[in-house]
Amino acid sequence: MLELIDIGQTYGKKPVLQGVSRQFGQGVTVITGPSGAGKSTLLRLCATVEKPSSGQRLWQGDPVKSRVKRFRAALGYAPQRIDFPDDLSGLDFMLHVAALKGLPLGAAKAQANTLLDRLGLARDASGRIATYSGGMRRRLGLAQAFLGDPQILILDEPTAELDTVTGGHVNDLIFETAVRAVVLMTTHLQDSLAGRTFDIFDIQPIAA
Ligand SMILES: Nc1ncnc2c1ncn2[C@@H]1O[C@H](COP(=O)(O)OP(=O)(O)OP(=O)(O)O)[C@@H](O)[C@H]1O
Repeated sequence: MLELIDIGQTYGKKPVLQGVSRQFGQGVTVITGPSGAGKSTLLRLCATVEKPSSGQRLWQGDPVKSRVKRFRAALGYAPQRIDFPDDLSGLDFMLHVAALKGLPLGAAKAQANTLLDRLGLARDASGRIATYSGGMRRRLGLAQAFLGDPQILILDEPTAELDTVTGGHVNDLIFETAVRAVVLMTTHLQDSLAGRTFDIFDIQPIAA
C-alpha cells in the first residue's frame, strides 16, 4: 500500500497541491481533475522524481524517503514524455532499464521481448529509437515501466496518442499488472476503461 499524508507541493510561491491524503491499495486508481489541478505533479511525487514541500509518503508503512532504494526497485514509472537515447535500439533501451532495476540478463531479455511484443514493437525492437514514430516512442516508454514485475506502477496518460486497438492492449496490460500491484494513472480517455474496475481519486486546483 502507498499512503500519502497531508502532501503539499509548492513551486516558488505557487501552491499546486495542499493537504492531499489518500491510501492507494492493489488495483488501478485513476487520478482525475481539471487541467492544471496537479495530477502529473502528484504522480511525480509518488514516483520519487520530486520531493513534496510538506507531508509524508509511506510505502508498506515505512517512509518512502528512508527506503527509497527499495521503493524504486519495486516501481515502474512512465511519465508523459521520455528523452530517449536515440542511438540505442528499443531492445537495448529496455535491457538498459532492466539492468538499472537489477534484473538478471536472461530474465531481462525474456521480459523485454515479451513486453515489446505485447506493445506491437517486436518487429522494430532492434531498430534505432531515432527511427521510431511518436506512437512507437510512447509505447516504448510504457513498456519499460512494466519491467521487473513492479509492485507499484505509475503511468501518466498511458494511452494518449495511441489508436483505440493499441490503447486497448495497453489497458489490458495495466489491468493484468494491477492484480498484484498498486497502479496509479491519469487518463483523459476514461471512456476507454468502460467495463473495467478501478477507483477514482479526484483532485481540484487550489483556490487562488
Ligand atoms: N516544475 C514546475 N515548476 C513550476 N510550476 C510547475 C511545475 N510543474 C508543474 N507546475 C505547475 O503546477 C500546476 C499543475 O501542473 P500538472 O502538470 O501537475 O497538472 P495536471 O493536472 O497534470 O494538468 P494536465 O491535465 O493539463 O496535464 C500547473 O499550474 C503547472 O504549471
